Amino acid sequence: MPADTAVKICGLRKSSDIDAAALAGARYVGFVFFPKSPRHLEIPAAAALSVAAPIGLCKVALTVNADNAFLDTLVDAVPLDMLQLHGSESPERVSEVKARYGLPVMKAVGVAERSDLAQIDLYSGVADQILVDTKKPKGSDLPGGNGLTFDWGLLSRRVWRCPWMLAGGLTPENVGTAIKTTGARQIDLSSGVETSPGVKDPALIRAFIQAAQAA
Ligand SMILES: O=C(O)c1ccccc1NCC(=O)[C@H](O)[C@H](O)COP(=O)(O)O
Repeated sequence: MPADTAVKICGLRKSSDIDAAALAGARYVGFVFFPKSPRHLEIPAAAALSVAAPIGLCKVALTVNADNAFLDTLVDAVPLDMLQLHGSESPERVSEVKARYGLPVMKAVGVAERSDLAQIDLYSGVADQILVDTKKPKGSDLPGGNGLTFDWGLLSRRVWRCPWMLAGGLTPENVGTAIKTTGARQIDLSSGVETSPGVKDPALIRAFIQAAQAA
């Protein structure tokens, strides 16, 4: 991985895990606000984590089809650097959120097959960046964080019109191939550094970032 490639560790719930991520070289940390998720945080807990996070780390709040009332409360209470919209928010809604909160917005796009790539173009130029993730599988309660990969070959030789991150089932074992296949310079993951759903492992975080740097 080139030195300027960024890693986002998502779904952090403990201050010690945030410190481990920062020490290992993560550029972003993600807080999940989705009650069905094992990584869900209440706003006061996220505020405490965010205030204690090392300076320079980009703190990302992940929401799913959140309304303005929730986002108003969230942005007032938690020091944040970016919003991640991980539901079916329209391009108009992405623009509205950007304008209302004055924070960069990352829009997640789920990919399972080639036809899904049109969604990337739809949000390019509207969102500040795109998170290209595995599409929510049928039967899952979670729009993300399922630990499943998609066909990375769909992204090879793609011409990008805005910054983007690759996500979906990345692990210390497969991240090198993922980077080589897609050319990703930003990487996001959650399950691949967990010992059980929602429980991050500092050793796995270090192993992941080392593996990515060796790619
Ligand atoms: O992680 C969750 O529990 C989650 C819940 C609801 C919406 C999105 C969620 N995660 C989004 C992320 O940014 C994950 O890091 C991304 O989907 C990759 O997850 P994984 O495949 O587990 O590495």
